[in-house]
Amino acid sequence: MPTMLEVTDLGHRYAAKDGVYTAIDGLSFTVGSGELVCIVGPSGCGKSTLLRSVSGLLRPTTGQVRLHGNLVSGVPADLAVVFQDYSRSLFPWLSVQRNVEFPLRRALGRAERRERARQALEQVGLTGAAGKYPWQLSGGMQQRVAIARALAYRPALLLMDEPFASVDAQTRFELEDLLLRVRREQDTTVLLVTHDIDESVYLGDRVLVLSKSPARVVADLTVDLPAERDQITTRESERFVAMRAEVARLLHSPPAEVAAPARERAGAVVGE
Ligand SMILES: Nc1ncnc2c1ncn2[C@@H]1O[C@H](COP(=O)(O)OP(=O)(O)OP(=O)(O)O)[C@@H](O)[C@H]1O
Repeated sequence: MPTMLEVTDLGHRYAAKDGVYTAIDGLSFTVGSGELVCIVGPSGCGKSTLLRSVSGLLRPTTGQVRLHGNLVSGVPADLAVVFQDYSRSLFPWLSVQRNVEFPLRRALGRAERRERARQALEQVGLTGAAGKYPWQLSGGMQQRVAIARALAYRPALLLMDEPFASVDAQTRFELEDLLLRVRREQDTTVLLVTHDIDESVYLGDRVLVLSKSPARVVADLTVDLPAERDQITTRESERFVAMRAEVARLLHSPPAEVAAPARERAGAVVGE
């Protein structure tokens, strides 16, 4: 499988009141074309910093990000992001149809834009809502619109930052299955950040477990579950239960040799 995304030795430091705060440090991993990779990590460990660096919104202090081999230095044209907060990501003054068409306004003519949006809304089961406004929809439906907008754009890489964290449990399950279905239909490459261990195992082809801040990769696990997943039978399966326990263990007590940066383990003074 060709490599889509290559993150090498990525680090980011923020200016803080008392000097400098290292949010992520020495992060390296790759995502293959067509893979769905989930990232889990403790709260505040730097997951959003990582996604912002991958999307070109934030320039990392060290290391590099490559998409199809090209160095990411600004927001790449073939990338889309779905955030947790759907209420702030949709334009309230535009209809659902217009919201989905919006990112295509420069690339495509009107008829093609309409058709793309129509297909994407159909994929997420919102055909009947095209003429409505976001505020007329439930939270789960609004997040479906945000997903449809990303799909209509047909990005090479879809980044998702806790996309289902703000919806109720039933809707969350439906949206998880929707994501699995459409990524198969479109062969989309997805990098998804979640707080939820079960979700990471249910959705992922791989799960990257991060340490607490400064985030490093504690483990890169292949999810050896059948590609066809089901909210009840998959979650009940022995393999699923074993994998979620492994992720939980790695999150709560990461192996000492990866939990701290090499220079700290060597006893060097970190001057930041
Ligand atoms: N602009 C900023 N300036 C200074 N510090 C920041 C800035 N943005 C984030 N941080 C700090 O960097 C660390 C990592 O933040 P980040 O939002 O990337 O973590 P996260 O894992 O996404 O958090 P959460 O799990 O709460 O969503 C946090 O301690 C945060 O306070």
